[in-house]
Amino acid sequence: MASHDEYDFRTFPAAVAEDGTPDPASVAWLQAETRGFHDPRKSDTVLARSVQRLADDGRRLTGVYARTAPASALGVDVPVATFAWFPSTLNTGAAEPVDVHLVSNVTVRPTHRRRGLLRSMMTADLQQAVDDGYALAGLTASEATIYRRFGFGEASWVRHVTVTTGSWFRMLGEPRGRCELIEASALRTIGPEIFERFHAAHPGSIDRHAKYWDRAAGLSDDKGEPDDAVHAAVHYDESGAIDGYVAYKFQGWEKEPYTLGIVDLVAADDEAYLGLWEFLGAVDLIERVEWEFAPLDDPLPFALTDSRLVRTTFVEDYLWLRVLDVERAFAARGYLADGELVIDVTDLMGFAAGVFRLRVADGVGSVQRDPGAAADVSVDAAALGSLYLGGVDPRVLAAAGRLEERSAGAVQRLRALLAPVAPVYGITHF
Ligand SMILES: CC(=O)SCCNC(=O)CCNC(=O)[C@H](O)C(C)(C)COP(=O)(O)OP(=O)(O)OC[C@H]1O[C@@H](n2cnc3c(N)ncnc32)[C@H](O)[C@@H]1OP(=O)(O)O
Repeated sequence: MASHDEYDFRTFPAAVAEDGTPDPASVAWLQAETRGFHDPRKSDTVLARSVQRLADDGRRLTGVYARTAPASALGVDVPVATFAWFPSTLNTGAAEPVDVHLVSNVTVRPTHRRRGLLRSMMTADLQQAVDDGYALAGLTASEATIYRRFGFGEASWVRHVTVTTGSWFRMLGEPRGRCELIEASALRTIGPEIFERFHAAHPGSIDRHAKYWDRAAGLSDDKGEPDDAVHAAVHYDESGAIDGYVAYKFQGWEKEPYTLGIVDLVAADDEAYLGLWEFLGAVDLIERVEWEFAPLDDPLPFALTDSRLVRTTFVEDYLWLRVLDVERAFAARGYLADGELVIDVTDLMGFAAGVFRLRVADGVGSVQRDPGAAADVSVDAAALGSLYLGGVDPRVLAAAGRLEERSAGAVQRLRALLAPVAPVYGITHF
């Protein structure tokens, strides 16, 4: 790693003054982050709104500042690297969601890349997460090649789907309840309550942060501008209570087949999910619906007379997890089966390294360090992150050479022990 004498590392909270003026350091940081992801420059209004959202999330921003800058180059007040973390919760299949340290907004300026700036920021940040008492860290990744070296493993996936609708679209049964159109702006108040029920039902779900409700409500698109094209419908259960919503956009008469793109779909339960699809399948003039956040274990094809109407165009890794404290993380997880197993974890960063005995009795997990024990399986920290939620079959990791079976039958036993209490699925990108 190159020397970092030429840089200052500063961490500070995203902040907005009482009169609504965004903190200049937060603005400069956000401009650098925007450039890092090749996005267009933001207007002053959008910058102010975006900093407000970072502050609402409680994001702590790290900027790396070059001590000198040559004439005409970006000034020393604009960071050459950005990094943020914020607190959230993760459904682990236990009765209560678990606190998780989320990493986001990671960029390094092309002229300062591959000097170890990301490594320095990540090392300091994960140590801080441990010091703050987090057992788990998570992120969503721009590239699958970056984060395994820091002990993060792919833990859940989503599917990009296209669904043929119109006269072809028929369900085998009739979902209960009904749908109605609403003004999309109402989702700002309706959305969070429905999401809370989704979050409680799905292992792998990350709680949602500030930007989501503005986006579903059409108040702010990816660039932070109002989006008048967003429309919305809700699903009512048989008692008349709202238990799901979909926000969607027509993609224009130029695109054939005529298509609705789902901006956000959140269902509190399976009836609401199928009810919303029944609505989407019957929108006149529309022949196709596209969605980039469908579950891997999707009931929709099984609910249709023609399951082939649902086509998967891409399977995308969604949540990457990093176990920081093996004992606490695995004690805070939900289990379906009792059993016992010894896991040897190697971790170049040290946080999760050791030999651990995992015991599940009456559905409750407990973990102790057991350095003298013979391990049943061995994994590295990234593979442990992949195994944690139960969304990855240990047999698949073993076949890939990422998990070593040290005692006969241990992989099957691990599979039974870590089976998730429900399909692993999340719909929060961050
Ligand atoms: C959670 C998120 O925010 S995901 C978004 C990540 N950001 C982006 O994709 C924006 C564009 N990319 C970038 O800004 C930068 O290239 C970054 C942030 C990915 C990497 O920053 P750098 O400072 O160059 O990384 P750094 O020099 O610390 O490299 C650390 C290690 O990661 C490796 N690495 C860094 N970037 C990549 C990459 N894109 N693909 C594969 N390996 C990578 C390095 O080779 C190095 O490996 P080693 O230490 O094991 O030998």
